[in-house]
Amino acid sequence: MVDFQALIASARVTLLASGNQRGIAFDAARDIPAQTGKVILVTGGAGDLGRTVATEFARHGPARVYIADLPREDGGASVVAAVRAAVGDENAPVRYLGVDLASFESIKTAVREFCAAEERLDVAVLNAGIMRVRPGVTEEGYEIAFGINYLGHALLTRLLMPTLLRTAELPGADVRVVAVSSEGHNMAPKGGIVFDKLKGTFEEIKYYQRYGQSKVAIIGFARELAQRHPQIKVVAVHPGRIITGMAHGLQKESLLFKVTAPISPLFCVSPEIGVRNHLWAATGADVVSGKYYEPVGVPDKETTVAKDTELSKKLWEWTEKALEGIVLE
Ligand SMILES: NC(=O)c1ccc[n+]([C@@H]2O[C@H](COP(=O)([O-])OP(=O)(O)OC[C@H]3O[C@@H](n4cnc5c(N)ncnc54)[C@H](O)[C@@H]3O)[C@@H](O)[C@H]2O)c1
Repeated sequence: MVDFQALIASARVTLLASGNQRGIAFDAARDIPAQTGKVILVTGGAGDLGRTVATEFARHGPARVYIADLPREDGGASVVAAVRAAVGDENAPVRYLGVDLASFESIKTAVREFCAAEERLDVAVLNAGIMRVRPGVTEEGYEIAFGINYLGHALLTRLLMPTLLRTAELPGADVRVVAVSSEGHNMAPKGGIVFDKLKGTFEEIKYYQRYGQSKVAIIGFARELAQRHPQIKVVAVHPGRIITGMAHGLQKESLLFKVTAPISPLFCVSPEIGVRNHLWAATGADVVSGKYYEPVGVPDKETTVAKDTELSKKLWEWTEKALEGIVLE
């Protein structure tokens, strides 16, 4: 029997993944200012977009770029080597930081490791994400997409906040937090965030709705964080539509995706173009804190649910309670 709902969902995800964002003027080589002395951290930095962001930053002379992604057997050496090769400098200042955003303990361990090595953090790109995954929960029992895409990032940011704020006091500082959302936030369930279902698998809704919920949350988080910390810039972005690890996962399972895969490169952009939003938000002069940008440079394109300040306030309060008492001892 044909599952029409799943078919329509696949079609929608395929379309989302096959649009384009041509015309974005930001050119990484030309427009990223020198990052001399800066420390940059990119979550999901081993993935297609995160690795490209790390590479572009590493080309602009920072003190260090941290690739924060799932712990690996080789300690991330192969990812670091790949970024250095792409930069064309075998000594490019790139490090791997193993972190599982689905585990509070892992996040604490990673932040301890980071803080033991670094005095400052200039840019945090909250880019890690999952989309088409089977229903599941994080170590603490939160719905897996919400837990990784949003809550893990909220805890990571909270634990890094003293370092970000200290950095903001340094002469010439320009501290940024870039929260990677998605136009897919409009696939969230009614109301945007279903607070009484954030624990547990929430399998009564589809994977794309759970993904949408997590991306509504990250937009609201950016707005609330920006209001509380005017000394740093916090923005949410949609990167555009790019065939990446996420899309490959779909290709394996979806008939529709298999059929459209051969032509989707005609409509998608490369990771190099896809990360322009990330890089512009992280370094551009005309970025307004608290906004969601889709596409680059055009704020306020979010849907009604993402603009909902009551919802983001409620999310902030919920998050404060969920993360209460979690400190770096
Ligand atoms: N590709 C697109 O078209 C598109 C569109 C809109 C938004 N995005 C967003 O862009 C971001 C980057 O995605 P991508 O397209 O590069 O996909 P990707 O799958 O290539 O990269 C995602 C990365 O996140 C990491 N990750 C997953 N679970 C993790 C965990 N528990 N802890 C730490 N890291 C974890 C993965 O290991 C991977 O390296 C995501 O937030 C995604 O939602 C992508």
